[in-house]
Amino acid sequence: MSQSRTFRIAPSILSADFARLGEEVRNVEAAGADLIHFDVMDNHYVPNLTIGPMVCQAIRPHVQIPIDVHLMVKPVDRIIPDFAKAGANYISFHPEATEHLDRSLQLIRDNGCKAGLAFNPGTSLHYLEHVMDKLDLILLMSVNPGFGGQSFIPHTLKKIAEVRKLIDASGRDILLQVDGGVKTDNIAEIAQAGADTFVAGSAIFGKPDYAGIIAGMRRELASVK
Ligand SMILES: O=C(CO)[C@@H](O)[C@H](O)COP(=O)(O)O
Ligand SMILES: [Fe+2]
Repeated sequence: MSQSRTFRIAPSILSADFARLGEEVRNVEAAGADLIHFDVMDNHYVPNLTIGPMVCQAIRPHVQIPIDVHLMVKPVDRIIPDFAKAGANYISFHPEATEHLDRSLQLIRDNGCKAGLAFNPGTSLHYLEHVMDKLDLILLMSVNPGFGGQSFIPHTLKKIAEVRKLIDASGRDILLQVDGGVKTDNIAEIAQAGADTFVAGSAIFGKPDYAGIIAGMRRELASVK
């Protein structure tokens, strides 16, 4: 495993206090977050309903760091330009949610954003086969999508290692993001398997000391070879 990997921490605002969202994202940036993870759910692709481009646009002026939009919606194409206009930097979607994988990835890039593909715990990695050259991020879900606060599914570690090999073989600069059940006490193991970008919602938001938690995660990551 490369020792020069840059680790990124992406707090998921799904667990933030929505009544104080501007303050929450400012606080988490000040606490050392690298990305704001923005979970979009449509009550169709997943059984929950959250936030859309208007909320992305509303928080954009509150932070300097990139906004990483995780689309859990079906279909995806119509909403991609709206998020790009709203200030998203990364946009990821699930392959099952589009009829035309390559077209949707290209649409994200044509709208000036970095493109990501998101895999549920039970989704095959075969979708990667012909699109690696259009990817900036691969998101591996370590819980089934729809809710924060679930437990990390251990089988994901094997999948992370497989994707790490594919990314290294591609020679491309693709982030390997893990999303779901990431905590201070398992982040090192997840990094050891090959992840470099860590989404954490309930481990950070709602806790009294965001900076302390992010610093604790970075201490754990510092031990990873
Ligand atoms: O996309 C999702 C859930 O579908 C995630 O981004 C969760 O919001 C992560 O929450 P925790 O598991 O860290 O509480
Ligand atoms: Fe997410």
